[in-house]
Amino acid sequence: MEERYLLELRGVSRRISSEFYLRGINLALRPGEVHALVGRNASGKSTLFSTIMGVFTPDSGQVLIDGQPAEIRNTSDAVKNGLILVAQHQQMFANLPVYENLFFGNELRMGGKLGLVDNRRMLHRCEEVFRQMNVQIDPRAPMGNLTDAERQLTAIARAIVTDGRIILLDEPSTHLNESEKQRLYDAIAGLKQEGRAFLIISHDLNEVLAVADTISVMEDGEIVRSAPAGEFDEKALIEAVYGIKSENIYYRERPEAGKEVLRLEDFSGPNFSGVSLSLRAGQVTAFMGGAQSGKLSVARSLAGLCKTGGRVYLNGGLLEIPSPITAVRAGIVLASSQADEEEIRESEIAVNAGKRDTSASRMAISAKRLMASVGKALGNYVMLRPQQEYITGGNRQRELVERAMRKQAFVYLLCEPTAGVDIPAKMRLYFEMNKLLQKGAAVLWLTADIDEAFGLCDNIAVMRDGRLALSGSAAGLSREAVQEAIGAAAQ
Ligand SMILES: Nc1ncnc2c1ncn2[C@@H]1O[C@H](COP(=O)(O)OP(=O)(O)OP(=O)(O)O)[C@@H](O)[C@H]1O
Repeated sequence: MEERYLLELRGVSRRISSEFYLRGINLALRPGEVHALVGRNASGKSTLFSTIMGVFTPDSGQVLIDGQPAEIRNTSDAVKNGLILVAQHQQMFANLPVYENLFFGNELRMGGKLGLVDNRRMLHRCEEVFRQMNVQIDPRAPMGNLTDAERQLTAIARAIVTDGRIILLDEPSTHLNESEKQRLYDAIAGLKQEGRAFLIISHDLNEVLAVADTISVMEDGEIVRSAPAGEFDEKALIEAVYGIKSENIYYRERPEAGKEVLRLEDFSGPNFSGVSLSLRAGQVTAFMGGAQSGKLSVARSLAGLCKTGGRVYLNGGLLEIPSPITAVRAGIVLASSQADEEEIRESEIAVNAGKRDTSASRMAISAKRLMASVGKALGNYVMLRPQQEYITGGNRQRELVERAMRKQAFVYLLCEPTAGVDIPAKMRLYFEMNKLLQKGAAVLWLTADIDEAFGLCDNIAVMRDGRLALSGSAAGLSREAVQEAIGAAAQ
């Protein structure tokens, strides 16, 4: 009997630019299967997703849905065929309740298409889908109150209410900690049982091994190897994808710790208090914690982006950080998000232009950020248009961190530097970071990756519920202790 595939690509090719082509892609997805796409940055994973979703139509080859040739010329054709893309950092409306976000653009109505929005039915359906996924999220809560993991689960629930049978997940667990990832994997496992299938792009090879039934390796627009996940272990996968021996990934020189560069005493700010921590020259500290643990707030506060209390000493001297410009001038650099980067740059420009860094100018910046995020959220619902200037997901993150690392500073606060970044690019970032340490800088490295924390970092500090829950040298801490401290944060 012929095997039944939900989705099949036969020899799909597409010219994306003068330099990049998708070439002869063959891929088949069965009901209940999870198929992972792995490969270096810019190997073509996202373009393959865009091609499946009808953003790029194939120049040659065939796409079949349920064994029948399908014409998918745009995203609404894709949705009609049961295909749904859950993008990385899916934008949602923070002020709207979860259930309204779930149905945004596809509202259930009383009567025909033009009838009144049926909130009760939407609420009911939302509860039903969450139950089915075995997740406990309050459908009436404002979206903005959700953790990253809950947002990701809601994005998947949105795919289900839109009747997605083939769900494409782009880096689904970036920024999630171990227990949050587990919730996501459990939800995927439940949905597999119902016969839904997943295509997943991930740079996290442990994740790929945990969830995938089949793994395809992409290289320069082609699938160069496709095999059942059981044929790989982590080492083999790293070698197959990157041609790198896995034991070399975290190699770095480890000089003696130098003098104390940064000292926090009873440091407090939005969502955190009583944080006392010391960073030494030549050392990198992994800064970990679940969603809402306060770790990002600590870093942003040190960069002058929030109001703070307590004491900060830089190279032995007491430091007030009322604004981003004071942090920059003192030698504290932050790499977190493009919005933060812009706010810091605007603070510098305002001061350089002779304006005082007043709260009014900061409010103007906040209003601009708000408009930008509304624009982005709206943009996402008409999304998936090919962009003029295209930078791949992983490269954008890496460039942000690299820009920060090129600045002269005593302290570097680097948030999730390697999220969505492939292993060779990670190794380059580790190499650049090591150069900063050799120059005597201290680095706070925010990460959700426990292998990276233990492999790369000298010290590990964990935030929980706005407090420092654990801190010590990586050599003196156990994985279990760190995981337990983080896990408690995710409760
Ligand atoms: N709209 C576009 N216009 C021009 N070039 C594009 C476009 N979209 C993608 N590309 C190019 O196609 C190549 C593959 O990019 P793609 O985003 O698919 O890689 P990826 O494997 O998903 O990377 P990453 O892991 O960094 O997210 C890159 O060289 C990229 O610059």
